[in-house]
Amino acid sequence: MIADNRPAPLAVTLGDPAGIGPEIALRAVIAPDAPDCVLYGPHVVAERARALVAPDHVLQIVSHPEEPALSGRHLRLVETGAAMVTPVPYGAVSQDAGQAAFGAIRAAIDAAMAGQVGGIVTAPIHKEALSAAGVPFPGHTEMLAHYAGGVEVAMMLANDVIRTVLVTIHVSLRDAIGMANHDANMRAIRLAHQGCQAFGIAAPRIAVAGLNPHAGEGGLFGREEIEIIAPAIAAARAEGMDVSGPWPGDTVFMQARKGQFDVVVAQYHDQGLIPVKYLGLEQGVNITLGLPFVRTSPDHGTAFDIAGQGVADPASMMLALRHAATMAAERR
Ligand SMILES: NC(=O)C1=CN([C@@H]2O[C@H](COP(=O)(O)OP(=O)(O)OC[C@H]3O[C@@H](n4cnc5c(N)ncnc54)[C@H](O)[C@@H]3O)[C@@H](O)[C@H]2O)C=CC1
Ligand SMILES: NCC(=O)COP(=O)(O)O
Repeated sequence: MIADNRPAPLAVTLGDPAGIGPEIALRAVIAPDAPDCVLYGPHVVAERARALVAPDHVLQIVSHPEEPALSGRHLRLVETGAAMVTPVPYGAVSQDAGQAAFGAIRAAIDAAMAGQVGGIVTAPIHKEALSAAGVPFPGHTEMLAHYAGGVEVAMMLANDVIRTVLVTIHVSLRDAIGMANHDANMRAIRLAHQGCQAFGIAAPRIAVAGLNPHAGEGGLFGREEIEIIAPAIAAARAEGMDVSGPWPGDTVFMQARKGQFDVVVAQYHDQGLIPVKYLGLEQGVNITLGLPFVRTSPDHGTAFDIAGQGVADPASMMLALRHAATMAAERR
């Protein structure tokens, strides 16, 4: 809550300026049913997006996210990239774009930690641009965990049909195999449990996917299921959670889709994200579990191939706003 009893607005970061982030962010915040939002990013980038997708609106630079909008046509913006005097070109990786994306996220995290915003909704960033800017995190999730005080987090992707929580995130497949250890499985299972409870599922049915084909086929195709994943499942059950598996990764999402499970814990990025994205990018939302504040994001990336054309679908960004507003209201 802020001074006059309004709920704190959501901080909406513009993402990589060379991608579709700024345009979908503006389209989402001007939608009639959008919650109260404040944009975070470089003014020149927001202005280019405004001209493209919201020509009837006006940007209002605010020094504080709690400053009210001057009218329904005003879009509040916290300037976080004054060093950018002209917007970077669309569709190209650049250090400047990575720096601008990072500056907006950093400022939004500070505002969330200070309770000035009710949560953060992030438009997509390009991970190569972030790296070119020397930012030592592969994505938002790792960055958020660090600046929120080194808390344990997990990535959840959700649509109306399935939810998945990842054991490992932005690492090579080779590294993921080693990193999907007992502790990482326990963290993902516990956060999946808490995350589903936050959605109102009192006793979530958690399925844990195996790592190997057919969940190892009794050890014929790998022993991770026997030596790592099954013991983690047993430990989680001993903590009172309704956890089963390891289930074969190629069929567990089909069972979840039929309603047998509330969430699937996936061992690596593509195992979990392909099924969600395959059902349609416009239906999915990315939620960071474990943070002291709400953070959501669309389930897609920067889409450099269509950036600046005004054709990007804002549906997932709009869902991310709605989820964030609901989750923030539940935390108040
Ligand atoms: N939350 C985030 O910040 C995310 C960032 N990324 C990053 O985005 C960059 C590009 O990733 P890609 O693998 O190319 O995936 P992408 O999601 O950017 O694009 C994949 C395909 O989907 C289309 N697409 C994506 N969003 C769309 C939308 N809203 N409307 C219409 N079409 C859309 C694109 O045009 C492209 O053909 C990478 O650096 C990746 O790491 C990817 C996912 C999430
Ligand atoms: N594939 C999901 C993704 O890349 C989003 O990651 P993050 O930036 O939300 O950590």
